[in-house]
Amino acid sequence: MESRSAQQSAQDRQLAARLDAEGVRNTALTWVDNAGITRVKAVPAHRLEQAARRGVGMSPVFDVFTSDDAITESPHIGGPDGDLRLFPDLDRVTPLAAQPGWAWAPADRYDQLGAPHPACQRQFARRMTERAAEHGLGVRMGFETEWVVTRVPEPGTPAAADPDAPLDFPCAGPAYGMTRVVELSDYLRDITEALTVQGLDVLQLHPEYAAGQFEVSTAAGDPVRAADDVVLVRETVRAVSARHGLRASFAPTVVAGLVGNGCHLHLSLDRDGRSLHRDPAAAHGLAPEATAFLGGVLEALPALLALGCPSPASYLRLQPSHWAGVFQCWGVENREAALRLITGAPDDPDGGHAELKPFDAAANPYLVVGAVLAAGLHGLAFGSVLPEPVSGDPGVLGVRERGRRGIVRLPTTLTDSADRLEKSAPLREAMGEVLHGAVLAVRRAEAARFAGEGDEEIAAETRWRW
Ligand SMILES: NC(=O)CC[C@H](N)C(=O)O
Repeated sequence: MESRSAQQSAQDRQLAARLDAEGVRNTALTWVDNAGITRVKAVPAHRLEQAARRGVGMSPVFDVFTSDDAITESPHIGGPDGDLRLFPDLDRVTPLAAQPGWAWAPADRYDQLGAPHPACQRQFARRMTERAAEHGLGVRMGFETEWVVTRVPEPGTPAAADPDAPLDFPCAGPAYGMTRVVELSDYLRDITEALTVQGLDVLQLHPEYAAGQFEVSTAAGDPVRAADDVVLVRETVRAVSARHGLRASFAPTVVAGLVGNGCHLHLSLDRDGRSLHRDPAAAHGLAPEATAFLGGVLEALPALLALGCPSPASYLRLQPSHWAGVFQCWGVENREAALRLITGAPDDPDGGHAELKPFDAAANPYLVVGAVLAAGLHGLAFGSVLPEPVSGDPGVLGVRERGRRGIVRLPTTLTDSADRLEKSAPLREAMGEVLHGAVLAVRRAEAARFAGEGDEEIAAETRWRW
């Protein structure tokens, strides 16, 4: 961490004074752990400048926390010793519309001497973004957020005391149906308003397939910004829900056997500001560089699942014919392919991009964007290619036909994807031993924790973690 210059400190003081004048009493400094939990330390307004200069203490042991707050250990991290400093990114300080008196800032983690913490996920995402820029590659990313909203049971009622009580949805009506929008119009308006005043550009909002399920997407940006944004979106939806007596679940599987919550990643590539999805000489407009990058991502998908689908509950969601993209293939506008190429109208500058469908919101989004960049850059360096695109739902083809077409199912368990991550030399190199080892330790612990449990139990236990 470079120490703050006198000029920066003066700016920090001005910012703190401005926030104070706006009524902000606390700023939540968040970072996301390897189990996908957003952890926080908050500082009052008058400590914000000090936090920007010296950071705020937090133990490195959180790198090996699991999603149920148990602690495991990795070759490099574990035990009660040591301290790290959380440094808020003051460029992203945002007063929170649904939490009056609060602001939010994403944090980077450094050691006490000011050296970057090797397992800091946000700095990993930034390093990979810079690596892409060194290759002259611009990358824009954006996440979709899906959630299921339920009513919070009245205190003192039998439902409040019963963790197995059926979920109480505040809206009825068909998937994608206007009925749900009419019933929850105040709630949905408040979500759009809160996100918008917080500076997020809402692209669209709609009811999704499952009961009580909605989706919101925000504009793409720099990969680190995309990861910050999805954290802010999620916590904003959670806060607006609470103000309406509702509770939001972003868990991959809210009810076992039903359609789950994804957190799809959209990405587009450019060189010197020129889209690599609009090459007039190339099939589907995909310039050779974009083909190699996306080929690298597709090849790495089994290992990437250990980052983007990090819970045993993730694998309950990953079912064929559920629009979750469970086959390692790509297709043009194919919602059953793990990698969906979106071509759009030829004159639409935002039209050309790609979507990775398997990922969910239990994932640490910084790990996801960093690892996707690493895989794509590896593909670029080694001249990866994309196989033939797939049209139609591979899930309805017989095993033999899929085999004939070379369509492979992505890992179906966390142990399988963790094994692939363990063996992935490019991801190990990009993440570094400390981060790679900590992620694997958490994955192994999560898999062991749920070994032998039934689908319903896994869904019920993890439902309110994300
Ligand atoms: N609109 C969609 O693509 C639905 C996605 C689906 N809910 C998922 O789990 O990924």
